[in-house]
This record gives sequence, structure tokens and C-alpha cells, in this order.
Amino acid sequence: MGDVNFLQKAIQIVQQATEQDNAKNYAEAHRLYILSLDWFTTALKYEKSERSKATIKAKTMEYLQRAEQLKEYLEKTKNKKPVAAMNGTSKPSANNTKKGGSADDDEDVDPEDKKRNDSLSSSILTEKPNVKWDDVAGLHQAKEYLKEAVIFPIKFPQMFTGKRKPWKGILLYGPPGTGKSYLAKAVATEISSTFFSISPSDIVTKWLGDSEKLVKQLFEMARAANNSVIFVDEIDSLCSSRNDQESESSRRIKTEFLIQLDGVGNDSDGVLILAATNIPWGLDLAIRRRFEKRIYIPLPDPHARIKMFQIHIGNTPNTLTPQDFKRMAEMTEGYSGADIQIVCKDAIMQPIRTVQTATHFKNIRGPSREDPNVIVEYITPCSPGDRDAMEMTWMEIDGSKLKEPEITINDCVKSIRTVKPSVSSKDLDKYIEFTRDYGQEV
Ligand SMILES: Nc1ncnc2c1ncn2[C@@H]1O[C@H](COP(=O)(O)OP(=O)(O)OP(=O)(O)O)[C@@H](O)[C@H]1O
Repeated sequence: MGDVNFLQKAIQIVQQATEQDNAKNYAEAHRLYILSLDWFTTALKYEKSERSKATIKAKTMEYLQRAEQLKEYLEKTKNKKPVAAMNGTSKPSANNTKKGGSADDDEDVDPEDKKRNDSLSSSILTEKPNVKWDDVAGLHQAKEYLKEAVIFPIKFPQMFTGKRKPWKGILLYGPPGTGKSYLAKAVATEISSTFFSISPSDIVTKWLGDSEKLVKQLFEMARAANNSVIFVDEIDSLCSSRNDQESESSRRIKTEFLIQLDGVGNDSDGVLILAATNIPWGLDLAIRRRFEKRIYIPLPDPHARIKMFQIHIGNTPNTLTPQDFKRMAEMTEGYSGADIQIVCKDAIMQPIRTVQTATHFKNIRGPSREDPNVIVEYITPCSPGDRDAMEMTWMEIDGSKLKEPEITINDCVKSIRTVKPSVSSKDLDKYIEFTRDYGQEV
């Protein structure tokens, strides 16, 4: 789905949210506002125009604030505190109560609370993705830092006594698609202890109440689990720099994060906070300072790009040579890991397109899929001029007889030409500047 669709989808949902808001269906309006934020955030990632990005960001902030207003209203209503009904604008209007407009539906104490808590706990508790260190191409120094920060303290606790303490907070930052979340998944896979993975929507969406209590609960769980990692993806959405537009709820979440990051009043030993952002300059300064290690995750170098092509083409049948991989790496200067993954996914589909568009096929012999020692007959696409060419289409072929063509360098070159890099050199300058001032080159 192209980025234009992401934006259209976001606008469509937020229109529904506004309709529900105006109809005073505040719970549904809140849900739709939050849902639209996910789509706006995704559209933002793929948006190239700075002007459009600024507009999307402003609208996203506006809808987030409205969602938080509704959340606070719903929370207060739920707790039976009389409050002015939302008048559909961004602020509750005092005169609404004069009109008897207060929508204080007398709900009983909401039995859903516990269910929300449980569902939230399950959504943020341990996940064990199957990503090995070797699946992450390049980023050797970042991997070493993460092993030093996470693996060593668990494997060799005796080394971390007295003044030698494990790192408490590591911030991974860099352009979109460079492997920050992928590295976190590798950490989750490689460590034996508990890995908590949360995204901003977990904190804001699923809890119609004080999100900061959730942040506190999360850290308490992590401390109880001992030697655990909390991974916060897109932390800039939760802890952006202070501004007078931010809502009360955002302020409370940030304050709670600060308290927990400092381990104030709690023994937070054994908890590592790993966070990722592609907007490090948007982070609240106090939050940024509490991440002792700030590691820049850059675009991959040619060697890492070769490795990425090998990882993402994998064992799909292909005729690629080491020279071909080198050539693809040279052609993809400025591509992120995510861009290369998309190139590989497209290249892997090329043989399917060859079969779909072929007008001639021929018989070949090859090892059986069931038993490579047995040679069987297959049928595969060929050019019309081929000596054994038979004019037919794929619809006339018996499924198991088809031998799809192998991926060739031409397939890959065609895919590279259709997939453009998602990071501009202007974006890179901002990361280089941030790294010079606050970060660590790896
Ligand atoms: N270093 C890498 N090695 C192998 N694959 C990679 C690497 N970096 C990115 N990828 C591929 O790109 C996909 C997206 O990467 P990832 O989600 O880690 O990006 P990110 O840096 O977290 O991006 P964002 O900031 O947009 O969240 C991964 O699932 C993986 O398939």
C-alpha cells in the first residue's frame, strides 16, 4: 500500500472520529482518534515533502490532544465526577453544564478495568522474536554495546559489583528502517530473562485512564522480574520535548518516565531501558540525558548491504554470484535495511511475474522435490525462440509440474530500479549533527 493510501486512510478514520465526537459518542471517538494516529504516524514515515510532514505532525498533535481530552473526560465520567460535557471543541466549555448538557451517564463502576489491565499486561509482556545477532547485518559496535549492557550483566553478574554497574539506559537512534527495532528483537531473542516491549499506542490507546500509572506498573513488573529489559519503540511519541501545547496527560506520562528512569525510591537495578527513535532531537532534554548511551544506527555500509541481500534473498532459488551481490550493494548506496528488504521481497516475486507473463514453456528434468535423488520431469517458462518452446500459458500447467525460474541478477536490478531509498541526504545531516552534539558513532 503506498504512502498516499496511509494518509487517505488516516483522514478517513479521523473524519469518522470527528463525527462520533460531534455526536457525543466519546468512547468511540477516542478509539477512532487513536486509530487514526497509527495511520498518520505511518504516513509520516513515508512522506518525503517536509511541508506535508509538518502539516501531518501538526494535525497528529491536534488529534492526540483531542484523544487525551476525551480520555480524561471518559475517565472522570467513569469515576462519577460531574464534569462539563465536551462541546466538540478542543476544550470542555463551562457553560455546557448550565445547559444541563453534562453527559454524566451514571455508569456503574466499570468492571472492564481489570480486563483492560490484563489485556494491557499481556500486550506488553515478554515476546521472543526469532532474530539472531547474525540476522542483523553490520552494526557490529552497536551489537557489542548491547552485549556489554545486557548479556554480560546477566551471564557474569560477579563482574558488576561496586563501582562497575551495568548501563541503565540505551537510546538507539537513526533514520527509519536502519535496524533499531530489529536489534531490540535480537536482544529479546538472545537474553534468557524477561523482555518487555511497548509502543506508544500501548500506553495511550489501551488504557482509558491515567497512563502514567501504567508506566509505573510496567517498571514495577520489570523490577519484579529482575534482570529484565524494557524496550520502548518510538519513544519520541511519548516523551517529546516540553511545549505549552502538550496535554496534561502527556506531561504526566513524561514525569512518570523521568521518575522511573531515575529509579527514584525504587531499586531499579537489573532493569535496562532500551529505547528507539528516529527523531532524537525531539526528545525531552531531561529524558535524553537519562539515556547514558546514545547510539547512532546509521544507514548500512556496502559490506552490510551485501549481507542484507544475502539474508533477505535467503535460500530462495537464485543464480546470484558474489559479484552480483557486490553489484547490488554498489547500486543501493543510501538505502536503509528496510529499503533493501523491500527490494529483496520484490525481486523474490519476479519469477512469479515471469511465469504469469510467459507465452512459451519447455520440458526440463530435475531432482524431485520429495527426493533429490530421483530425477523427474518439470515444465518451466522459456523464450519463444527456444528450441523446445511450446506455446502455452501458466493456466494450462499442472501445479506440481511447474518449476519456477530462479532469481537472476536482472530480476534484482529491475527491483532496485523500482524501489527508491526512503531516507534523504538532508535527513542524514540532522542525524550527523545530533551525533556530533549528543550521540555516539558506532
Ligand atoms: N541491519 C539490518 N540487517 C538486516 N535487516 C535489517 C537491518 N536493518 C533493517 N532491516 C530490515 O528492515 C526491517 C525494518 O527494520 P527496523 O524495524 O529495525 O527499522 P527501525 O530502525 O526500527 O525503523 P523505524 O525507526 O522506522 O521503526 C527489519 O524487519 C529488517 O527486515
